[in-house]
Amino acid sequence: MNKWGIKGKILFLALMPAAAIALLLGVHFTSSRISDLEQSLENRGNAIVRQLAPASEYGVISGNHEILQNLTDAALREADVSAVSIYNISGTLLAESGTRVERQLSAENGKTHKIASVGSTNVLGFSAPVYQSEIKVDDLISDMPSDSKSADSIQPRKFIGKVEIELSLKNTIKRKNELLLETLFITLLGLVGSAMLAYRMSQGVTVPIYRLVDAVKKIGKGDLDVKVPEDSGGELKVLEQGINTMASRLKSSHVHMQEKILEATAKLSYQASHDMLTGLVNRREFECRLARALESAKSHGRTHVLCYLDLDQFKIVNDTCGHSGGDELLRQLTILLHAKVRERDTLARLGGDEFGVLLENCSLETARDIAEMLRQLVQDYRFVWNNKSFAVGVSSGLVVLNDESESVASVLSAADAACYAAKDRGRNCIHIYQPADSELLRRREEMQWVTRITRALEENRFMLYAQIIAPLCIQGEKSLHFEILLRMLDENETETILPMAFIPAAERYNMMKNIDRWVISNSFTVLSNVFENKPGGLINTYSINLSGASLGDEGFLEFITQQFEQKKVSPLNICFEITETAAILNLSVAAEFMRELKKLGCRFSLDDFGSGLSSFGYLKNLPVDYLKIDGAFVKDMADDPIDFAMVQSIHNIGHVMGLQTIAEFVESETVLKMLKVIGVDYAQGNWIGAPQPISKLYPSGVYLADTDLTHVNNPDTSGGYLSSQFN
Ligand SMILES: Nc1nc2c(ncn2[C@@H]2O[C@H](COP(=O)(O)OP(=O)(O)OP(=O)(O)O)[C@@H](O)[C@H]2O)c(=O)[nH]1
Repeated sequence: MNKWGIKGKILFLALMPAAAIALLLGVHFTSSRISDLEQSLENRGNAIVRQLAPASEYGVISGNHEILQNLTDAALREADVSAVSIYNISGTLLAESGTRVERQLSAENGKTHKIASVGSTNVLGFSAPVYQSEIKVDDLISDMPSDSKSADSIQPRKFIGKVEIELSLKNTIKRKNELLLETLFITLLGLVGSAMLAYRMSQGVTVPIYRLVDAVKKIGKGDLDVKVPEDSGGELKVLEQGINTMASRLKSSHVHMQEKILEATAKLSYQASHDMLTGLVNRREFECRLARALESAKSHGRTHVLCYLDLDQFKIVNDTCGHSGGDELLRQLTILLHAKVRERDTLARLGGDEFGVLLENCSLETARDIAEMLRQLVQDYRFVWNNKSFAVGVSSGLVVLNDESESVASVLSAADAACYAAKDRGRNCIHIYQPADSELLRRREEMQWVTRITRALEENRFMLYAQIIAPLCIQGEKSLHFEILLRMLDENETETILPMAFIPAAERYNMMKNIDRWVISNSFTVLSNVFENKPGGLINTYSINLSGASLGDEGFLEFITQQFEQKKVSPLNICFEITETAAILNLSVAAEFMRELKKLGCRFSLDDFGSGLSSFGYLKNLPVDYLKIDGAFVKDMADDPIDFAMVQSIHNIGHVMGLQTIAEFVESETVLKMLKVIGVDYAQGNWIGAPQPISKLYPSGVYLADTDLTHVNNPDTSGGYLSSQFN
C-alpha cells in the first residue's frame, strides 16, 4: 500500500467504508426479508390447516369422502400448497390432494404443528386436529345469526381426525434467490456509484497534485518557465501559488546569475587579453595577433612590421615619483601612442615599460616613418609629477614579418634584440633588425629562452633531479646529503635540457626568482612525502640552489617560511646553496637572509667557491656551514698542480674557519683518492653518483639512509655502488 500512488490511496479510502457498509446493509436487508418470507409462509400454512380442520369435521364424522375431497382440492389451490390430507382418528386417510412427501404428522395434542423442511424436497408440513363440536339444541333453534353466537356455545369435545398440509418451499427459495440477486445488484450498483464518486473526488485532488509534481520535476531539470494553473482550492491553491512564486524567483535569480556569469566571463576574457594598467591588449593577445599576421604573411605573401618600443630610463621616473608615478606615466603615454597608431594596427603593452605595435600590411619604409613619429612623440612629451617635469625617450626595434619569418617567438625575440641594439646605440633611436647581425643573434637566442622558460613553467616541464654528496672522511656518518638539481624537458618532452643552457638567459631576464620559487615549492612537496613515509628516520640533508636575484627579493624569505609550514618540511633537513658571486654582490642582504633562515635551523653552502671573487675575508661575514670548492679546480686537480693547490688551500682555510668542505665534479677514482688525502669532507660527482630524477630518491633514498656508507672509502666499488642504488 505504501507503493500506491495518491490516487490509489484516495480510492481505497473512499471505497473501503462504502463497500463494508453496503455489504452489511445487504446482508441485513436480505436476511430480514428472508425471515419475513419464511414467517409469512408459516403463517399461511397454519391458517390453512386451522381453517381446513373445522371445515373437515362434518366430512370426517359422516365419512363423506366427496366432501372431504372437495375440501382438499380447494385447499390445494391455495398458493404454495403442494399436498393436503385428511385422516380420521384411527389414521385412515380419508381424502388427499397433491403428492405428499411425509405422512402422518402428529396432531394428537390438539395443536397446529409445523414440521420444517420435510424430507429432502423442501416442503414445510403443517397438521391440525379435527374435533367434533357439541352444539346445544337451544343454539340450533335460536334466530340469532350464527356469527353472533358466543364462542362458549361451541365446545370442542372429541378428537376425531387430523388435517395435514405440505407447503412447497420452491417459491420461497426462488424468492430468496431473487432477493439475494437484487441485494447483490443494488450493492454493486452502490459500489460502482461510490467508485465513480470517489474517482471524481480523487481526480479533484490528484490532478492538481500531479500538476504540482510535474512542475517540481521540470524545475528540478532546470525548466524555470513552469507555471501551474492556480485553480484548486484550500491548501492545494497555496501550494500552486508557492510553486509558481518559487519558479519565478528561481528564474529571476537564475537570470541574474547568468548575467553575472556572463559579466564575469567577459571580464575574465578581457583581463586575459588586456593589460589592466593601460587597457591595451597584453602580451598573450598580442602574440595571438602576431601569429595571425604571420599566417597571412605566409599564405598571402603580405608584409607586416613589428615595432618593439622600450622606454628609456623609465626606472628614474619610478625611483623619483614612486611606482604610482611610473604607472601614471605609462597611462599617459598609452593615450598618446594610441591616438597616433593607425586604426588597423595593434598597440599592446608587452611588459614593464615595453610596448609593441603590429603594423599590418605595412612596408618597412612606412613602418620606419611611423616608428620615428612615435619616437618623436615620446621625446616631445613631458611627464609632470609633483611639479617636476620629466623627459622620456623610447628605443625601438623593427622587424619585418614576411613569408620567411619563422615563428612568433623568433619574431618577438628579433624585435627585442633590435630594440636592445637601439639602446646600445645610445637609446632614443630606431634599429631595424638584420638577420646577419651576430650580437642580435645571441640576444635573440636568449630571448627565445625567455619564451621557452615561461612556457616550461606554465606547462610544468621543469623536473627535479638529485645527486648524492657523499661523506669522505667523516667516520660513522650515516645521514645522507643530496643536492637537488633542476632540469627542463624540451617542448616535445623527449629531451632533458641542463640548467647551464637556460639559467644565463633566466638570470639576464629576471626569471630566476620564479624558477627558485618553483624549485623550493616542488622540492618541499617531494620531501614532505619522504618525511611522511619515514617518520623518525635519519636526518638527511637536501641542498637547494638559490639565485642572487632571490636574495634581493623582498617576499622571498616569507615565501620560504610559508613553504616550510605548508609542506611540513623541517628546516633542519635543508641546506641552501648560494654562489659565492651572488652572496658577495649582495653581501649585506645575503648575510641577513642567511641569518634569518639559520634561526629556523637551515644550513648554507657557499657554491662554486674559488670561481668568482674568492675573497676569504667575506667568509667571516657570511654564516655558512659548507664551502663547495668550484668543480673547475676539482675536475683537473689530478693533472694540474695549481688546481690541486687551489683545492687544498680552499679546504684548509675552510677548515680553519670551522667550515666543512665539499668537492664537486669528482669524475675519477684518482681525484677521489686525492681529496681524501687532502681531507675534504664530502665529494660529489658522476663517479660517485650521477644525478637521478628525484622520484628515485624515494624509496631508494630511504634505503640508502639505512646503509653504512663506508664503501665510499673503497675506491673499487664506490662509483658503481651509489649509482646502482638510484637505479
Ligand atoms: N610603475 C611601474 N613600473 C614598472 C611596472 N612594471 C615594471 N616596472 C618597472 O619598469 C622598469 C623597467 O626596467 P628597465 O626597462 O630595465 O628600466 P629603464 O630605466 O627603462 O632602463 P632602459 O630600458 O635600459 O633604459 C623596472 O624598474 C620595473 O620595476 C609597472 O607596471 N609600473
